[in-house]
Amino acid sequence: MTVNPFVLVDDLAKTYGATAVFENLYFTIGKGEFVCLIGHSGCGKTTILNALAGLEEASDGVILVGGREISGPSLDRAVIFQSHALMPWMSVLDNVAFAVRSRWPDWDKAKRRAHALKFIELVGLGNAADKKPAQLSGGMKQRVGIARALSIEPKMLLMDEPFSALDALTRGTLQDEVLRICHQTAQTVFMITHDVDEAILLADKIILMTNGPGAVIAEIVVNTMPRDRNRADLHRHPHYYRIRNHLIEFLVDRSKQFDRSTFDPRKPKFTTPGLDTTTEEKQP
Ligand SMILES: Nc1ncnc2c1ncn2[C@@H]1O[C@H](COP(=O)(O)OP(=O)(O)OP(=O)(O)O)[C@@H](O)[C@H]1O
Repeated sequence: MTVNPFVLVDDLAKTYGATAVFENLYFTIGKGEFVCLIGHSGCGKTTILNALAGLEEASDGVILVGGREISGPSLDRAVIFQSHALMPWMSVLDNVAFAVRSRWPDWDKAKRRAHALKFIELVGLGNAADKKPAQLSGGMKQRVGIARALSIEPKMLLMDEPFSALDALTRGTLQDEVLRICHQTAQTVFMITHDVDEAILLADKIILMTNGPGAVIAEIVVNTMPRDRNRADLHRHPHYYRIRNHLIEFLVDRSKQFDRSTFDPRKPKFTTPGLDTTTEEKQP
């Protein structure tokens, strides 16, 4: 567990009637840490993200962010969804400036727009600031969503499969940008993904959920790849295939056949498959 974690999830559970979607979740996120959550469909990933965002109440447990219990949505926690939810009648600049106004209502228009433009440029959309969402590609819209989320300078960024609707090329470019921006700004991030390569590229820690109902955290994989990663030569690092194989084996086998007899949810099992040289021979 992280010492003095920024986010502390303690015994979180969600039930519908008699059925627990997930239960006994304990995990932490340190300040500036990038955490990915992986698990099969229906194990409750979006529900967990919504609980962290304050958009949904858990049935049990508490979530502390910065030492305070979450009691609803907050501008301190920005969410980026799969779909962009931009206001179609507003330009890129106005969409972002609108969010800036909600954060700093006292700022005058010029200050709001200058601040918004800084983040639009950060995601490489400086030339499209005056365009309307209908004039943008899917990747560009998602960039606006990222600029909007970052522009309010949240203490934490929550992302629910933000790149899953994009083509592979655009997804790769945006992953690189998110990696660069999050490192530059030491952003604390919680992200759901189905893509193991995306998780290895971006995450410091990867939380693995077993299948629902009654999903639990099976283990937390520590990403031992150096932090200055880049997509092009990720696979050349000796830890890469060890981590990748470990994650895929989990999704294929271990997520279904999880042994709860020795399982202590209060002490999540941390693993470092990147350092495990016995998996070497499994490299393709
Ligand atoms: N209102 C509801 N009543 C009953 N069950 C619900 C309700 N809302 C969600 N669920 C169930 O909760 C479970 C978790 O849903 P959630 O969307 O969090 O899963 P997920 O892991 O994010 O799935 P996916 O990867 O498909 O997005 C699902 O099995 C879903 O059927």
